[in-house]
Amino acid sequence: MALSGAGNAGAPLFACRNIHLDLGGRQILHGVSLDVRRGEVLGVIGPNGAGKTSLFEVLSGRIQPKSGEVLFKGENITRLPLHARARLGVGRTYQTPVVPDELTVGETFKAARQAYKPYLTRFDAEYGAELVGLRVRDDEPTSQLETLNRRKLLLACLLMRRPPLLLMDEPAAGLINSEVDEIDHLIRLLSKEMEVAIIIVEHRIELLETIADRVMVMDAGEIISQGSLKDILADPRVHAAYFENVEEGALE
Ligand SMILES: Nc1ncnc2c1ncn2[C@@H]1O[C@H](COP(=O)(O)OP(=O)(O)OP(=O)(O)O)[C@@H](O)[C@H]1O
Repeated sequence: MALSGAGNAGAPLFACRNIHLDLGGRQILHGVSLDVRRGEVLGVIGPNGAGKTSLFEVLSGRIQPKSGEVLFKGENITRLPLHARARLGVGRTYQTPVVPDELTVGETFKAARQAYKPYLTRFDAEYGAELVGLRVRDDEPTSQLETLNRRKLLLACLLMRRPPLLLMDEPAAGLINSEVDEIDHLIRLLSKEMEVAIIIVEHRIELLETIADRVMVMDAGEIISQGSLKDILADPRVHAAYFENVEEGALE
């Protein structure tokens, strides 16, 4: 485990350039560019419908953009599908933690270990479970797990392959405050001690305050502001976007 707090010097690990996306005949993303370095946490916020999830679909390879490039370690991976990007080390988590309901925890780990080659060992699964603090029996049906443990199980399955990049879509959705603290702690551990690069969509400003090195604000398919959380909260364009779209006070 590399112990380095300043892990984000140097070239970006992951980037996208000038992404345009159309869905259902509508322009959804207009020229979005971003980058993230090892050990860096980039927060993404924006009102409902801003295009955050659509951007994640493009970054993870579930959807092909109309134009623009996605780069990983300097290689153009724009045409690689989701599973090929996963093999390269692009990990993605979803807003809703959907676990395989018909499997037990142990069976889920086994399926994840053998999802693609090289197959991983039980030790890798134990490493993932230990990292996220998952403490449930192997024979427990995943359908019985609470939201936090579902999230931990899915994260453990991802992390056992030691991905250098995580795309996290609202990892604290559906959790109570003490549980959010656990996720917050885990994100800091992954980024600051293990140098994982993380792009995170998160509505909770208080969570971003503790974990994000930079924040990017989207509105109507574009980036309207980026910088430190303090800077973007002081940006009139950000206030305008929120107050036009959600009830007053949401940003506070
Ligand atoms: N398959 C689709 N076909 C047409 N329009 C779509 C499709 N998927 C998303 N959209 C539209 O794209 C826009 C961006 O949606 P997206 O879900 O990416 O926003 P978001 O910022 O993630 O919103 P939220 O915070 O509510 O999850 C919305 O106007 C949405 O209606």
